[in-house]
Amino acid sequence: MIKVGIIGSTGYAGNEIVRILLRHKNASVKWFGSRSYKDMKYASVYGNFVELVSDTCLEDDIERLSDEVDVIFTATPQGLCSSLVNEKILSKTKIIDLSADFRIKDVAIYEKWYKLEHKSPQFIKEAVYGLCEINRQDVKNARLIANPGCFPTCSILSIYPLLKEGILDKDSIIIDAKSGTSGAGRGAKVDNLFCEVNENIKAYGVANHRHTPEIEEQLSYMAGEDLMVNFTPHLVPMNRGILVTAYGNLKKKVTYDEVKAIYDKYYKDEYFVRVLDKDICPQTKWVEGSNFTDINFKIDERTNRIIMMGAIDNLVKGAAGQAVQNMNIMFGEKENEGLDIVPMFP
Ligand SMILES: NC(=O)C1=CN([C@@H]2O[C@H](COP(=O)(O)OP(=O)(O)OC[C@H]3O[C@@H](n4cnc5c(N)ncnc54)[C@H](OP(=O)(O)O)[C@@H]3O)[C@@H](O)[C@H]2O)C=CC1
Ligand SMILES: CC(=O)N[C@@H](CCC(=O)OP(=O)(O)O)C(=O)O
Repeated sequence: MIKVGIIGSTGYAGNEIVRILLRHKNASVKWFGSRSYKDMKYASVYGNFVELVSDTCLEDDIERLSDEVDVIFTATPQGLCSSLVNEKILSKTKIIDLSADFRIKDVAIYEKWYKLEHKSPQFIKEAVYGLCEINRQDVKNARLIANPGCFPTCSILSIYPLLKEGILDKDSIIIDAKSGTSGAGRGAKVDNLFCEVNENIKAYGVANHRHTPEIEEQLSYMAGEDLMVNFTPHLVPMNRGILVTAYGNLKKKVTYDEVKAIYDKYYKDEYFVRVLDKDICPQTKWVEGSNFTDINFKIDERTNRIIMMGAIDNLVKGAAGQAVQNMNIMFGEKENEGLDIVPMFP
């Protein structure tokens, strides 16, 4: 049985890890870390777990935790994991960090976009960017996983096969994305109050959202040279879900069948990526509660552009689900153990 500890178990992402691991045959949460709810029943923080989880929240203590569990999920704000991790901890346990602390290889870029000093840059090189469909081999042997951001997961999976196969003009990519409000976490913020979000849609982080360098770095690896993108997220009045609509210029004339063959080449054996049938656009409802990424595309012959579309659940494939997928790969479990969840509809 894989023993799991969660720091930040009372946040939205932590709560989702708990939900997923309740279905897991070979993993069990031993430590529900929390500062704010310490000594309270976890099920009193999240009533969905009444009679399912009887544990009490424990004070965060990563040193002690590393002696007691096989893997620690840090579902905590930016900067926390990098301030806690050290060689002694990593020699005893694996860490899957849901924050951005170890996603970006260039520490100066991290510090600039996150406006934080990185507290353990010595571990950035060894951290594996845990986008499972791309880095599966490296994930297997990793001690420290940088679990990807929600927008980057959906954007990269939607775009990268076409970049890798060289049919996209790398300098022409525009990513328009929408997210449900759970993407912003459980902390109280005026911007996320019901009256601010309901019946409303707004762009935010325009030309400066911190997921931009993460997307650019990963897509640059695929393209084999540096590139930049325009990335604009929007907040929409939904609980969960991310929808990406990305645009790029085609370098040559291609047919539907040629592009479909590219997506199939990369994803036909990927359980969690579903390339939809012709003309079917991904919808957030079709992936809700699940670890699936739904993808499709449309060629606009008039403008010689291709429109790439993707949908995920931000809390599952965009956070907790992908984190558990990484855990499964690291511990030699079936990749969809605990994650073979049918999306909820309606
Ligand atoms: N929400 C999403 O869709 C996604 C989130 N992520 C990332 O996952 C992480 C968690 O996000 P999310 O669950 O949404 O955020 P929340 O704000 O909902 O939860 C964060 C949790 O971290 C704990 N925490 C806060 N500050 C500290 C601290 N200084 N020390 C220890 N624990 C702390 C809090 O628990 P307590 O007060 O009980 O200690 C809190 O419940 C973030 O890095 C986020 O960027 C990644 C992808 C998607
Ligand atoms: C709606 C909303 O506010 N979403 C968050 C994304 C959260 C997330 O995935 O990202 P990190 O792990 O990189 O923080 C945002 O735009 O910052």
